[in-house]
Amino acid sequence: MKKIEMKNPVVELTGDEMAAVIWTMIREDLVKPYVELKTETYDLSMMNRDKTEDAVTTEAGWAIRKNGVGIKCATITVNREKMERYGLKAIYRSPNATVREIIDGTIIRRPVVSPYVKPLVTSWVSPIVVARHSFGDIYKSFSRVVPEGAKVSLMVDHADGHQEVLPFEYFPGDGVVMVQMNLDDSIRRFADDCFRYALDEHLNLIFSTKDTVSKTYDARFKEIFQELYESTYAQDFKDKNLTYRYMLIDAASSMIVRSPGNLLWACKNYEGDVLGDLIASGFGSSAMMSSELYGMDNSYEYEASHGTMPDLYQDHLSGKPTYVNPTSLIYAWANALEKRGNLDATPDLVTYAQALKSAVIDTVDEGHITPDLKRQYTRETYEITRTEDMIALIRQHLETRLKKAFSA
Ligand SMILES: NC(=O)C1=CN([C@@H]2O[C@H](COP(=O)(O)OP(=O)(O)OC[C@H]3O[C@@H](n4cnc5c(N)ncnc54)[C@H](OP(=O)(O)O)[C@@H]3O)[C@@H](O)[C@H]2O)C=CC1
Ligand SMILES: O=C(O)CCC(=O)C(=O)O
Ligand SMILES: [Mn+2]
Repeated sequence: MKKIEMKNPVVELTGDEMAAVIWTMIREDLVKPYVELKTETYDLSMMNRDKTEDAVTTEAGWAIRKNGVGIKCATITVNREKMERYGLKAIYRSPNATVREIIDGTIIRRPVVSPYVKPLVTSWVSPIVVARHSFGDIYKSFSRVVPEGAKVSLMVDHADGHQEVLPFEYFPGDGVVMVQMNLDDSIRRFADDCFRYALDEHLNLIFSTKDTVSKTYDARFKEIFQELYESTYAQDFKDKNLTYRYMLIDAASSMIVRSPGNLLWACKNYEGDVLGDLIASGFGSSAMMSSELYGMDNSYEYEASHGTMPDLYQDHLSGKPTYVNPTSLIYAWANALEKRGNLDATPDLVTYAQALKSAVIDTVDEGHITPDLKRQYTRETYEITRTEDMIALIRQHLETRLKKAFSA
């Protein structure tokens, strides 16, 4: 088969540990044999972030925003322990926070379903998709340790020159303080993305925070969602027989576990991170979820919803067999190439990307699975399959699908 041409590159952000190993396998074994792959690559491995004092992360974020389509491998987020162990120059910011702040927008985390993978939560018969705001909150925060006896205030320096000092708290003992932020425009774009996605995908929408406790911060999100709903989307929801509801996040969590699904659950940045993983596992595995970021200036970033899998990486380094479910990482590649194909009007690339996603499901459906799916897998016979064998089997299914698609 002649390789599929790409008109424009995708921006590729490489990463760390086991995710980086699988990333390379996908690129070399599942993409390059079939696609004349064009990428603009940024090395976001922890050591290169350190070497460039994190400049590479900012460059990569802007490259995605300019080019339009990016794919990101999972990366280690540095903490104090990592900094000390690897002798890094700083405790760098989360690279995801940096890239997402540049792109802004909404992360859609959607379970990848197979008819043979039964959700752990038995009531879930239709999808539950998590929409996560990709800007701000604790990802754009400032915190510091406060010693006993200190008083903390927040000073606002207004544009007209006047200053406001807002007394916050006296510390009767040693402690810690954090300030976080968000922007109305970003919240409004997030709300707008959520309403449009729910309408396009025919899902009921729930937005959840805790405005009863966070009476200004979370309440701001609630108000912006409500204003936009009433001014722009209420009639569309009615016409499509869909609902929008604000719910306190604890009540929403409890309701969603008992619901049949068919929901878009919109959450702030941190809650969306946590609850996205919960929903992924409830449907099958943290690896059975796609993650798409709809950003500013029509830019899109695709990634896995899970991290770098350090435990599995240790197995890999010590020569033990590994059992990585590659679904989320493959979906990142496939969704990015599909988007590139749609933007560039290259339908063959779209066909290839869709075949790649189907090939993953074909492999699971025929009984080749990784241990994360074992408990929920419903076929009587199945084979626990190593990482390399999963990739090889997916490749066989991909070839079958491509032959069919391109000989027709
Ligand atoms: N987008 C990104 O760049 C992200 C980066 N991170 C970073 O990744 C690093 C590791 O984070 P950690 O909390 O361990 O989270 P991980 O998602 O990397 O791994 C947690 C556990 O989930 C299971 N798991 C995750 N993915 C798979 C898969 N594809 N196949 C099979 N099992 C899987 C494994 O469980 P088991 O051990 O039981 O097999 C694994 O140990 C940290 O540095 C963190 O900051 C984390 C999240 C996102
Ligand atoms: O940015 C990070 O450190 C983690 C990101 C993450 O967990 C996610 O995107 O799901
Ligand atoms: Mn996460």
